[in-house]
Amino acid sequence: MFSRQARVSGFGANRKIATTARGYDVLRDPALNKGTAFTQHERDALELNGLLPPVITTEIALQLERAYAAYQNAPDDLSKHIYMWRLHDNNATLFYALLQHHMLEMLPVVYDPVVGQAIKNYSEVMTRPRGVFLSIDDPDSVERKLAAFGADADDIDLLVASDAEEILGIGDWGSNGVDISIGKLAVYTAAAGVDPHRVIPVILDVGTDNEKLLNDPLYIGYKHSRVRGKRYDDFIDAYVSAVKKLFPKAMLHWEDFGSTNARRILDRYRSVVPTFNDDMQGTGSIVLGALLNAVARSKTPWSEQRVVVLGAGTAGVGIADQIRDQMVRHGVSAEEATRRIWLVDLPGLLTESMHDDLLDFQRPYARPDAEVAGYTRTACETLPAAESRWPAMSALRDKAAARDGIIDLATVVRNVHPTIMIGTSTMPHLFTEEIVRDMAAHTERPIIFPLSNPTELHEATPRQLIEWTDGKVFVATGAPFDDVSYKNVTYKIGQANNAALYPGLGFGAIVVRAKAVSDDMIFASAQAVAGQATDTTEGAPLLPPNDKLRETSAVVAVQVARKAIEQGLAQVQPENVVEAVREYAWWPVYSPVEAI
Ligand SMILES: O=C([O-])CC(=O)C(=O)O
Ligand SMILES: [Mg+2]
Repeated sequence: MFSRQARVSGFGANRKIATTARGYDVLRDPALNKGTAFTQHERDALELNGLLPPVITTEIALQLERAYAAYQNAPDDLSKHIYMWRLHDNNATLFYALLQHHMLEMLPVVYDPVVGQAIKNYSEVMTRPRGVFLSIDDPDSVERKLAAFGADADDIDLLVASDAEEILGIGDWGSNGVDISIGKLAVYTAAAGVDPHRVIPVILDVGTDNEKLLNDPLYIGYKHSRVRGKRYDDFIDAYVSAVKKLFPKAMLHWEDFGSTNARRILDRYRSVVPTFNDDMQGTGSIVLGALLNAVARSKTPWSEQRVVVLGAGTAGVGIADQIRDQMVRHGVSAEEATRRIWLVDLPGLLTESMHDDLLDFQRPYARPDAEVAGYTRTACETLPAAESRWPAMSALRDKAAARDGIIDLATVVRNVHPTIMIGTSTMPHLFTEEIVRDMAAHTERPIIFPLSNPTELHEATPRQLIEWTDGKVFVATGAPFDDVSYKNVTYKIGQANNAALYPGLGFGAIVVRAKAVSDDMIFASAQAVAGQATDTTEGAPLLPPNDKLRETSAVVAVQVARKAIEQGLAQVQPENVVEAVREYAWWPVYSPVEAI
């Protein structure tokens, strides 16, 4: 976002900035600042002489070299993360140029997994506030606070909002979660070319149930337990209404909401505004993209796949829904497709006897009790309250613990013989050697995706899965993992992180000003991303590598935009969609700055 003293015109190579700011006001605006790259003419006009060292480096390459050296000097990942965001505070163009040049190395530092550490240590990390902080204790101010951002109706393409109840797999982090909205937006820019000056990160602070934060004098958020029910819904409503009024062209992205709210919010607004939930739909779609390739390579048709999903929350059920829809596309009835998916969470296999305690979106997958009557039940302990990431699921587990135990993952795998196993449990090591070997004994090419984030939460590592299945597994992960060498094959691990999908999905929708983000647009994004990883040699990744994110996202954006046009959802209908996507994309290059 530019200060109110600047005006931007044109796109790409024709982009120009005009400003009434002079001297330090220019250098202090990260959207305007070019450091030593200001030309002599600009220095004269903007009154910068004397405020910059005399050397003029119109080539960004030298600045990149300097910045990269400083990055490398930072002693650890969190320091590198902080360095990057300080750079962003100083010169946003250089920040994005550096990120783009070192995407594979820096994406995990700017975004997942290190963003998780930053959120946990927010009081150390916070440099200057970015984005808009909305709080439920002051609901009447929502519109005023969004307006304070200083943008006009046409200035904003996209808002990413989080209420931070389920940040990655690390739970409730209250207002510290603003960094996830910021990080997701940085990926939109680096991966797809969304203009970073046309977006707003938002934190919807509805309180937190994180005791540590509530007791921390340095916590920056609203010190109150999470507000739920009507007050919560009214607050979300106030947010959506204010965005519609102030920024009528903007798309709304929802990130890291709790399972009880995520789906309700999406269902409520999907036909009213262009919007999607990244953890349900973005994750569901990138996983489907990887599965399209894995299933094709496994040679077992979709109609014969049996799927176990560990973790029945927003992401897990979002993935299950997309797998069900894919089976239906392959001629399986919706009912039968649903029967081919088993959900396992803290109370073990979800069964119909749990009906009243399940969330509405979990219920269709609950297994009939007659079907599981012969399954062994395993004694389990009541969870310590501190581990209760999800009270409803924990309560069900406690009930089972008090009775005859749970039907655990090992038992499900032993009885069901899954061909696909997905982990969104947020608990590490749950795909044990015993379970994986048992699965591999009954299917030629097991497909196993441990997806829990950040890295340390993965249900198993790719190396373990490859060793335990003697190289037969098709694997994709949530966080980045190094290649694995095993018996003369190098396995490249596709990262089924929504970062490979949502930037293109959102950008495609923005370019054609889609009125809504339809299921077909989302499926088009999964197909597009799968189509970018067509190498079928042994060990080839199921998804395109992250150093190709910009190309992949462009293809995704084009396919999503085309689908929106085809479905009559596009409010702008460019004749040449490829050209339109290319033209609207922002690149980190300096634009001329004119003094007015
Ligand atoms: O941000 C990521 O890396 C993936 C994601 O949405 C999550 O784990 O919630
Ligand atoms: Mg997320």
